Amino acid sequence: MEKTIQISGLSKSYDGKKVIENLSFSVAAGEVYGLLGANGVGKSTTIECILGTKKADSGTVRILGLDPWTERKQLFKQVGVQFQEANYPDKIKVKELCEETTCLYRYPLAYKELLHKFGLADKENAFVNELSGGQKQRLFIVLSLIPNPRVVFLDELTTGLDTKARRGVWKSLQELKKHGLTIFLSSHFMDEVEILCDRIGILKDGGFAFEGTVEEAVTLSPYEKLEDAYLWFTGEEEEDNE
Ligand SMILES: Nc1ncnc2c1ncn2[C@@H]1O[C@H](COP(=O)(O)OP(=O)(O)OP(=O)(O)O)[C@@H](O)[C@H]1O
Repeated sequence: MEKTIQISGLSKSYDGKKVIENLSFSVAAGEVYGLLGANGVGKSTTIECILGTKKADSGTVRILGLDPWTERKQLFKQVGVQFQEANYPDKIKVKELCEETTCLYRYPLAYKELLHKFGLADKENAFVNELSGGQKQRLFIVLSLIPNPRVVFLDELTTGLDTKARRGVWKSLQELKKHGLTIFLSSHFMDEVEILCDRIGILKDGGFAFEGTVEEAVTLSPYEKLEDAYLWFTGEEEEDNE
């Protein structure tokens, strides 16, 4: 199967302290891959090193066969990224930000349709900085999808969203997946992971404590639920039992 994302030997330290070490994995076309792990384990760092917004100490990254450092312009026409806090002008409306983003791409998706899909149809004329946290989060997902990307990176996909909004986001992403979108996400929510992810990687101490399908994670653990299996792989359930 065609590999959309290929990572080999990725390492990153901050001030001499290793965060990720010699990480290798790949994501196939049309797959949803979930990067999991405790706070501060290095999920965002890994995503940023993959995207080239942070420089890895070593390793190679290919997205759609392209190097995010040297072939950035060509690559980012086909890649969507959900930013946690995007940089946008102070007094800009939702529709203006969507229009500005649309102008940057050759084959953009209709932003009005995306706003509707993500429950923001009535916010077109609202100022971005007046949106609630959850509405902003959904707007950032919309912005990441406007390029009509082949692959999208979603860091902490539904953090801050209410129950209905989370379900809406899952449904929309499942539809996009059916149309072949490759999705790389990080999440702290195991219900979300079970619903969306074909494969997961659980980070611990700079490497993978587990990589494979959700079913494999559960089977390899002494537990029946993904959340318990996850805590077992990260070693966090032992602390709770002490
Ligand atoms: N620019 C930086 N300089 C120094 N240390 C950093 C920097 N960015 C992140 N770190 C440290 O690297 C580690 C990994 O951070 P990272 O944000 O990648 O974790 P994460 O898994 O995404 O966490 P969370 O689940 O809380 O979002 C943390 O210990 C963090 O303090």
